[in-house]
Amino acid sequence: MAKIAILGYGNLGRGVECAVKQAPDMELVAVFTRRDPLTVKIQTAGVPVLNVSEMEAWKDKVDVLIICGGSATDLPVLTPKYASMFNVIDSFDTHAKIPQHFAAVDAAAKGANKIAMISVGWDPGMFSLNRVYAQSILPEGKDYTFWGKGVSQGHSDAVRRIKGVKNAKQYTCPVESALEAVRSGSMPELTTRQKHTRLVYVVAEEGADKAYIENAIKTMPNYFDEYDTTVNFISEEEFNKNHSGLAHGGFVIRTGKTGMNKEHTHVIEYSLKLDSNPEFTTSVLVAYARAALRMKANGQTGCKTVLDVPPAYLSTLSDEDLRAHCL
Ligand SMILES: NC(=O)C1=CN([C@@H]2O[C@H](COP(=O)(O)OP(=O)(O)OC[C@H]3O[C@@H](n4cnc5c(N)ncnc54)[C@H](OP(=O)(O)O)[C@@H]3O)[C@@H](O)[C@H]2O)C=CC1
Ligand SMILES: N[C@@H](C[C@H]1CC(C(=O)O)=NO1)C(=O)O
Repeated sequence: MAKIAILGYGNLGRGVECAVKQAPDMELVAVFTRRDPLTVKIQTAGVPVLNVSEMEAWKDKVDVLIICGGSATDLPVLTPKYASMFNVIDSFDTHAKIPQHFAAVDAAAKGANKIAMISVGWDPGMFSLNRVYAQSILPEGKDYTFWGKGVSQGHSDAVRRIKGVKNAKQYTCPVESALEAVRSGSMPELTTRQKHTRLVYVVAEEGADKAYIENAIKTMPNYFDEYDTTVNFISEEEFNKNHSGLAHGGFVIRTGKTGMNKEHTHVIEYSLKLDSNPEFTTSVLVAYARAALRMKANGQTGCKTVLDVPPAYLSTLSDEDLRAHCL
């Protein structure tokens, strides 16, 4: 059984508990938190909850550490740090900063003869794979990524980090006219702003500067500054009543042409409809944790992404069964 540990107990941390429980070849051995462990209640009996100060003592007792912090401020620090002690995997999703995150994690993992995997989930992750498949198969074409309407955990986490924010949820909303244009096959040119709007619900701390919070959201680079964003301040009661869900989804669609005169048009579409963004994301993380261990057993170290992973490594099935049942 592969020994899995969680670092960071939020939505993703809770999701990893569920996903490991569903994995016949894995067991959860520890949950690490930066908080006081006595304040962190997990769902799995018999698994220790420990402060990060105790992690060094566990580095030879864990096969893969799944790092569940936020991308805005946690993962840039946590993943390189712990890649020097453990085989690690994270869901880092600040797309513009993935190259620099990869470089930092790669240096740490290689220095410690460990394997690391970053940006694992659905976007980046499954959507990344499908963009590469579609672009490679239909080189003459155009692809589009749409999300929602649903809760972006990355954007919600980024808002929660703003001074004066007690809680927040961000809904990503696709622009219907853009969707219609894409589905018509007309391959429209669309700016970031023309494809999605963003809707944020914030519970502010008592006495917080709401104008400061709204401006900090709307001008936030890599998250909101390229979008038309609406910010609503609501009570904690209304937030808990109307905004406790974490559903999301989206699709990658590519239209491309083939034939000597480009006479034929093809459409590739990969679609996700998610009741729980974190539970789906952590199901991806756990499958890729399995692959990371196989790649490490084959002598691979350093940082990888989903683009580097043979699909068969994700599965619990043997190569023979995969050939017999999945080809
Ligand atoms: N690639 C992809 O497709 C996806 C990526 N993601 C990424 O996952 C990241 C994490 O998302 P999510 O799990 O929703 O973030 P959360 O805000 O739920 O958790 C982030 C961290 O905050 C700390 N935390 C959680 N709850 C509390 C609390 N009540 N009080 C104080 N600290 C708390 C935890 O660390 P600690 O226990 O150490 O305090 C936790 O690891 C996102 O930022 C996003 O970038 C998410 C979905 C998809
Ligand atoms: N990384 C995203 C997963 C998808 C959702 C999304 C968005 O709504 O902007 N972008 O990518 C998340 O944190 O939920």
